Amino acid sequence: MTPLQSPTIEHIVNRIATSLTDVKLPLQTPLVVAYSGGVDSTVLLQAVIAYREQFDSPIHAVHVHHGLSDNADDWARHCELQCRLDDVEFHQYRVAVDTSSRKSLEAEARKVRYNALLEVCEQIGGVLLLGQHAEDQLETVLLQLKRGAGPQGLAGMGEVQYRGDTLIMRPMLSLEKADIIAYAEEEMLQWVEDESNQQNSFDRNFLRNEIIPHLLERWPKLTKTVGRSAELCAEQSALVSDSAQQYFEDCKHSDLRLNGPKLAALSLPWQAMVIRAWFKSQGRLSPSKAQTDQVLAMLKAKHDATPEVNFKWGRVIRFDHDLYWVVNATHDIPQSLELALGQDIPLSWLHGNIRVTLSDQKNGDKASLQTNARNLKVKPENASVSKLLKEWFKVWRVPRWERNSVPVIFLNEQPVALIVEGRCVYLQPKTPNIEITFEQD
Ligand SMILES: Nc1ncnc2c1ncn2[C@@H]1O[C@H](COP(=O)(O)OP(=O)(O)OP(=O)(O)O)[C@@H](O)[C@H]1O
Repeated sequence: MTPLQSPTIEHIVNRIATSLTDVKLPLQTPLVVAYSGGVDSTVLLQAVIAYREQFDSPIHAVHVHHGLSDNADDWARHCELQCRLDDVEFHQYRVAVDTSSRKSLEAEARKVRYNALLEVCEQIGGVLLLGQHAEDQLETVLLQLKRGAGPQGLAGMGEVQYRGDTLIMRPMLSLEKADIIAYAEEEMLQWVEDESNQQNSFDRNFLRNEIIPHLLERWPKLTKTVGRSAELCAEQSALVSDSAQQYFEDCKHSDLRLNGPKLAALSLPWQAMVIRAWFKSQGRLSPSKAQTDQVLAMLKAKHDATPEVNFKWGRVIRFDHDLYWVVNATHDIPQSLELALGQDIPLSWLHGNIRVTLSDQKNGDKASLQTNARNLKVKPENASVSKLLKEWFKVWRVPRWERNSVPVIFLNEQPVALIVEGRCVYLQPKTPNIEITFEQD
């Protein structure tokens, strides 16, 4: 076999080299082929072997064994054998797929498969190569249309994208399935057929087997034109998300708080983009349109109202004009706690550590903290009067749901400081020779 004489293989090798150059990675970066054993990833593997001959890259193939088919063991054996013949390092990864929900089986299998593939790439420090082609892209865009996606979804799969620190490439994305099969047949490659590809209960298979052949019969160039639309959507959506990021940075009071008036001054579509950027920055999936509308509607609530929108992970609350990101409590908040002097003590509910140090510590000196001390009368540094802590909370605009968790620090039963909004506020009269540090993780 002389793989580089084939336009199909040449196309794949060129796409890999171009993408690596674009992202400024060396051409010798380890390549990890996601190898299902199907025809696409079989051809991909052949191209990567040809690439190795050109660029001297280490090659790995990863087969994810889902255990969903009676043939799964045979596929894994086939892949292992092919890799041995081609002198490619083979990894088999067994995963458990939750089969309790028939409808989401496809999505569940994809999720565990990606996790497994990314884990191997992270260990090796390699780039992940997937075998999706132009018809796969057409299916993806049609599925996104069916879901009512916007430009980001209609951009389909990217040819090059990062997942965490791992680079994912799809160097066959503009190749037609027919060319891939033609090459595989010509070179008499061996591949396996996944019988589940025939099950039309899966949306993707329904499109692939029942709908797309009709569409292509009528419009033979559809894969190309839809691919072009997807690229245009990707470009537009990258531009929009750059601007959304800038608006988001502008509206950000802190990671967990958005400035409501600044947000409200934007047009509605930009407001929605900022909310999506906020969710992304917190590692959450984009909220639905209905949820986004609910969050934005809170900006118009009466000044003294505290509306909220609930999510699985917690709530977004409108308080005192601003929007707050409030995660469900995972830590119990102690009513009181002894604080060993000079030592770092974790305050898990505030995601930080506190240290109380006395420069002239005497035997019997004791530090502690109390939460829920809203009826304590205190005079904070820089204040000219004493007030109940709950009054100060109003002055400082401490959100209602945080007030019971504010720690007051005591030295020998006397209140000396409190931790509010992530910083230490000393109380008057200031105890000489005390130093309190609070650092968030
Ligand atoms: N079990 C698996 N193990 C490793 N990689 C996989 C596996 N299943 C799919 N992939 C990767 O994901 C890509 C897209 O998956 P898809 O389900 O469309 O492919 P397939 O039809 O199962 O196999 P192929 O694309 O190799 O013909 C594949 O080309 C392959 O790179």
